Amino acid sequence: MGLCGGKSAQNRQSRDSRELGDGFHYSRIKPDDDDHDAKSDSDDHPDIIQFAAPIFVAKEGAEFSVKLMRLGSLSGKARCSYRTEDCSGKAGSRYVHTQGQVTFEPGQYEQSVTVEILDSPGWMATLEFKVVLEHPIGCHLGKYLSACRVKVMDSDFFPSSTYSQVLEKGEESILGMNPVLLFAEFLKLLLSVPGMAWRLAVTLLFDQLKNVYVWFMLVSSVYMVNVIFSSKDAVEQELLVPHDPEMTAQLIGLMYVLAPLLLHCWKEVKLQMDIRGCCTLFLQTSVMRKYMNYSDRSRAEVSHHEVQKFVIDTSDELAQSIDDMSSLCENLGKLLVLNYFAVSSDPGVVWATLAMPVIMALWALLREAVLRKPEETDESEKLVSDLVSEISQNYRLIAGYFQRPAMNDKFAARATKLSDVRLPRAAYELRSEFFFEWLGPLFVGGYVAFYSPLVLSDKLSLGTFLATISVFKEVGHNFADGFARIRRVAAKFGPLVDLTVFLNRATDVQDLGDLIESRVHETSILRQDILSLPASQDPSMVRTDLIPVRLQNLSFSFPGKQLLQGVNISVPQGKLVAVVGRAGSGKTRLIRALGSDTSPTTGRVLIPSHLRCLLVSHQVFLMNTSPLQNLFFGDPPSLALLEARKRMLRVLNKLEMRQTRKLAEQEMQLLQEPPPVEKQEGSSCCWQVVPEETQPSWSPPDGSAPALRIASALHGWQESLSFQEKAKLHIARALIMNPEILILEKPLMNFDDYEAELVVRVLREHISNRGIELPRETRDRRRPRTCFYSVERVSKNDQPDVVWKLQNGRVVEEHEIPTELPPASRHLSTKISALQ
Ligand SMILES: Nc1ncnc2c1ncn2[C@@H]1O[C@H](COP(=O)(O)OP(=O)(O)OP(=O)(O)O)[C@@H](O)[C@H]1O
Repeated sequence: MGLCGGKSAQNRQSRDSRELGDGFHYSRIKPDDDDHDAKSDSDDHPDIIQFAAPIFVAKEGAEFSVKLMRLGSLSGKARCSYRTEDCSGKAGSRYVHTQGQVTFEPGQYEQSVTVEILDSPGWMATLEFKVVLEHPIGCHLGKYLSACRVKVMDSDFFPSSTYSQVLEKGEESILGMNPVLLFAEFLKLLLSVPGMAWRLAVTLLFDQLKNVYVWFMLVSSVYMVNVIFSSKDAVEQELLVPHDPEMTAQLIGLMYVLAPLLLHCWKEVKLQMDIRGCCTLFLQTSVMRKYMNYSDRSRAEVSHHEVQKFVIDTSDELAQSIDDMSSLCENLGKLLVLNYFAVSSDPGVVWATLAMPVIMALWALLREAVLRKPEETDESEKLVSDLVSEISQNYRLIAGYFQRPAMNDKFAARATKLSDVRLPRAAYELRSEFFFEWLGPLFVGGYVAFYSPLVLSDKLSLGTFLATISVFKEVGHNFADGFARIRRVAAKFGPLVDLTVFLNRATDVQDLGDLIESRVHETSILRQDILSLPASQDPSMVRTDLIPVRLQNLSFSFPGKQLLQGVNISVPQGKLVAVVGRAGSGKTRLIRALGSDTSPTTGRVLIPSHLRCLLVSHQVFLMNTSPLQNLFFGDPPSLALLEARKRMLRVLNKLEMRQTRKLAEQEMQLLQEPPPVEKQEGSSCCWQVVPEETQPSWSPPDGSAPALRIASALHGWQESLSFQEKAKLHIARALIMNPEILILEKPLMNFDDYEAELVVRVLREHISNRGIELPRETRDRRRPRTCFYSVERVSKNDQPDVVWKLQNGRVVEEHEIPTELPPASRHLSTKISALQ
């Protein structure tokens, strides 16, 4: 465990306590702080223990230190326990489950817990787990940061790092790779999916049952002709039931019935093992996880259509590879069985068993020369699909501008092109496969013509003759089958290369990790300094809240254009900051940089690591779920809390969102309705099962009865909201989540004057009360709330605390707070300047 602060800080604190200046305000913490879980055993030490950031990023194969912080007076001991919890990353495969107790000595303000991150031999998407704090003693746990997520970066390439030198060079290099080698690595990766190796081993073994059955049918048919139906006495001894051909035939008949039954049982077991389903799930979740962590650039390079295709089609298609490989093994086994049978029954046909595979191999090689391979259909399919999504997304625009006929023509042209390339492709497939179908009859014909005399002259038994004909037919089918399977595997090479490109694109996890690390580090340095300042008489005051939000040497430049240059500016926490400037002055860039949504050309944004930042886009987004799930999108567990639901309704009132409130109330009522009473099955009377206590599930799972009831009752609810109400819902959702740093991109553009004024008033309350509709008397016990919003110009009713005006590539500060900083803040400013 790391240790920081400790005795020296405590001594400094007690030495300086009498020198406390009154030039600035501390936040106070009280045991009944409603913004934090009041779980303390002792009211004497109401400090807060929490993580130093909501998310951490760890590298695999090393120990990772998760940082904790203590806020408050730092007097006395404080401790709590911690434990790791599985999310997408599982203990034992991604990390080592860890739990224990963490203690802060008096004056100690930082601690850390160490978790071992396991090194995975193969590729994995970015997986994460949680670390949870609980059982506080002598302190409270932070409400939001009593749990943190740890994302684990995997350093391997997809599908494996064997060809890392090729894979790291990107798309072009991957496209030039030998797909067979790539496919082999991909199969190895699928085999590393937990539970896959044994499943495949069992499948390979039991799939051969079919070949055993083929062997049985061949042997039994020869046996029936040569032994059961033979008129020769000499073979009587070979009957299964001596001297009783009828009984022997019945036994054979029974075996004929039992064998397919056994095969069917195996198919049932195979179905339940669901190899394909496991692989599909692995690929689908990997694609989504990777995409969720994509960098902006990677996201811009991939269309929605491609992501959908990877999730729905490609994952399933590639997951079938394992099935294909086991089927090929089955084909190979069958070939061996058939050839062995043919040669062992009649060594004279050995030429045929050699000739058939040779002819097939020759055809497979010469096919390309004899048949002209037509154009692939993929590109034409993509053009059609892109146009379909464009038309459905922009239907209003197309219809409004009377462009439906033009779009129909465009679509018809692309669809015609697709059909033009599909026909030659189908003809090519048919001609390629015909040869293998035809191989069997060719050999059967030859065999019948040249080997019948041997049967007639009694040199070859009739049973063997007939069975060999079956063997030739079966071998022909088997080759056709095997060839079709090989082609199915080869058809996967293209999608596999595409998926390899997709899964090796850059993510922003490394950047996120660097950002968090630098913020945690800087917050730690500033805290070290600020905590050396005179402590307040009131031990519950929080000096960490004095750390400002800063832009350090921030620049944005594009080819031929310098948008912002060397911006150095800061603002104390707890302010309403308007970012103003003329069109194109860089407000959006600045706002997005504050929300870590874009990286500046130079410089950085420094926000204390423990503050949760939320960027609210100018574009209004509503999730295609229920009203309540939209409102609690930032904090779903709160939906189950009565107080949080009441607060949500008050927030809606404050924003005058009558229709949304009506919908939310309707949904709450539906959720609280008891489930329909079930009638006892098979009961003749009207006896009904009534659960003793029915607790509503506030987030019913997809497809569950309450979810379906809500979806049906509130169907089309989004259409019932006016545009301005939708835009307010977009903001209300953020206020319900209640982040410490709220960043809004042009929030007022969607509103008329009255509504815009209302929204600014609510934002102001969010700042002044440290959260909307939370008790005023506990205001000082919450962290300060800071809000940045961009706007063309500040109206006289807006009254932000600070205005950052963008002008000629610079940011000029205009504010109404005193320019003369209090002594503690002055001290911190000096320290900050030194850090720059
Ligand atoms: N990728 C880019 N390449 C070139 N120039 C860019 C790029 N991104 C932004 N810009 C420049 O930045 C300017 C816009 O910056 P930004 O969107 O931040 O300004 P804004 O103040 O929000 O403008 P508005 O109020 O008009 O939306 C554009 O005028 C454009 O010239």
